[in-house]
Amino acid sequence: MEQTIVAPATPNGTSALAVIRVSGNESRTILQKMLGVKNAIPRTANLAEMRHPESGKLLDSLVYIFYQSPHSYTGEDSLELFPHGNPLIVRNILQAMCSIQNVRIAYPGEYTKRAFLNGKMDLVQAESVAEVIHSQTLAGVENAHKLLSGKFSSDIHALAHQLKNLYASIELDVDFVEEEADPDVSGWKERFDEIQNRIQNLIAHFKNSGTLNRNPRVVFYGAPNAGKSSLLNALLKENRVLVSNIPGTTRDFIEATLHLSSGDVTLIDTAGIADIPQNELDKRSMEQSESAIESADLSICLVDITSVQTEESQKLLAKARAKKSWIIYSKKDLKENFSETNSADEIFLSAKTGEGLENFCKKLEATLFPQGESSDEYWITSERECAALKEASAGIDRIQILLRENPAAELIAFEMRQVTNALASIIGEISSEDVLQTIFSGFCIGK
Ligand SMILES: Nc1nc2c(c(=O)[nH]1)N(C=O)[C@@H](CNc1ccc(C(=O)N[C@@H](CCC(=O)O)C(=O)O)cc1)CN2
Ligand SMILES: Nc1nc2c(ncn2[C@@H]2O[C@H](COP(=O)(O)OP(=O)(O)OP(=O)(O)O)[C@@H](O)[C@H]2O)c(=O)[nH]1
Ligand SMILES: [Mg+2]
Repeated sequence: MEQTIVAPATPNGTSALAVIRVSGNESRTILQKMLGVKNAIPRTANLAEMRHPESGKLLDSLVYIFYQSPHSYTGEDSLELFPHGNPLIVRNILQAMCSIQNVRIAYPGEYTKRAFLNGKMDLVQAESVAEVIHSQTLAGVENAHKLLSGKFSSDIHALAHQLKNLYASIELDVDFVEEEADPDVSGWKERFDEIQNRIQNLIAHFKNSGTLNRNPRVVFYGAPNAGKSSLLNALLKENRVLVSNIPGTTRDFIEATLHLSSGDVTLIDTAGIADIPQNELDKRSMEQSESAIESADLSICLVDITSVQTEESQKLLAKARAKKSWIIYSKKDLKENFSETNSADEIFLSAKTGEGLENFCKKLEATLFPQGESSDEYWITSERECAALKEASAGIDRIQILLRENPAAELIAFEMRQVTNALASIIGEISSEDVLQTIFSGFCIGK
């Protein structure tokens, strides 16, 4: 960390402005030699001409901000430069700064790594920084913000604290009993159970970031000709898929993105499911439909309102209710006085007239992007953190066995240290250079 690091914080390309980050002791040298600034006021934006430290050649006229250690992202003296967004200018400035001794280009993730090493954030928060940047959905961003703000970290601290208290009271029990008799372990089991429950609860909140970062998937299924493709087109307001009155028009399943105000949804139109497939192709496309239904976050069964009473429709409806699918009665325009007395999850609409579409979208939105109580719940998305939780859980399991079979205080104490270490590794109180290398090398340059 003796070296000063420089890197672009914006992508390599033409833009209105670019951002360059500098962190380390030479930030002040750069201020003096390149910007001609002796006493920069920290955290204030100023305009200056930036010049090459040796030739004095103008590099750009730009805005800069100086951050004084320890009040910066990394905790070191730092500098942010906002030149014009020409990649040639950015490269020129970086090269010119690197001509100063002890200044070099940063490794990926090095700013955040320094922030971690300087105690500005723990390892969970450092990992969540990458998540904030790379999340592909608003739900993913929101979750990453929760992790960044330290919600998960403070749960880990609370657990570690609970374990420490338990350790202290076990030591006390053991001291008290001395050599006269075995300590009374009856009360310990429950306290370990409680810790185990909390760890298990955290493990249950693991979701790989792939699932959190893809749009919710909604699949339409139903009998051939039910109007699935027509509904997809009506929602997208374009003729995206082929529609016809020939049953079996859709063969492959088709995905399209529907933009709702709270987020995007992937709609999947499938081949109609008939009672008995007519041929091999039929059979294969129906199998595809079934697997699309299984992979969906929400499945919606369409039933042509004019054929509700048929045996085939009734079979499909029974299946839909068993699967907890939503049910849409389509082509409402063909049967105006249909009794709408079914369950709340049953919807009536017409792709032809557009009736019911707006309500349907509202319902989709409310279900897929629930608003309101911005809960404290979060998902853990790091495999590393999840593995450490499992390690802690396995340690508690071993303690429970000891309590049943051989409650020797020193054995229990040994296992408790393993659990404590596993928890400490999550937030990085214990970490190896290897682990840090793995984490931060996956970051962008400049982050
Ligand atoms: N210009 C700029 N925008 C940015 C960042 C940045 O580094 N620079 N960030 C980079 O991720 C994010 C904001 N996060 C930041 C976190 C800490 C500090 C910081 O200077 N912390 C000091 C002072 C805190 C204070 O005065 O409130 C500190 O923690 O001591 C800056 C940005 C997003 N936007
Ligand atoms: N009157 C009316 N006709 C509709 C409506 N929706 C679809 N149709 C007609 O129903 C027929 C079948 O529509 P599709 O959207 O192709 O049905 P599908 O469910 O995709 O059928 P497959 O792809 O064969 O499984 C077409 O002739 C559509 O014009 C509607 O809301 N009202
Ligand atoms: Mg179709």
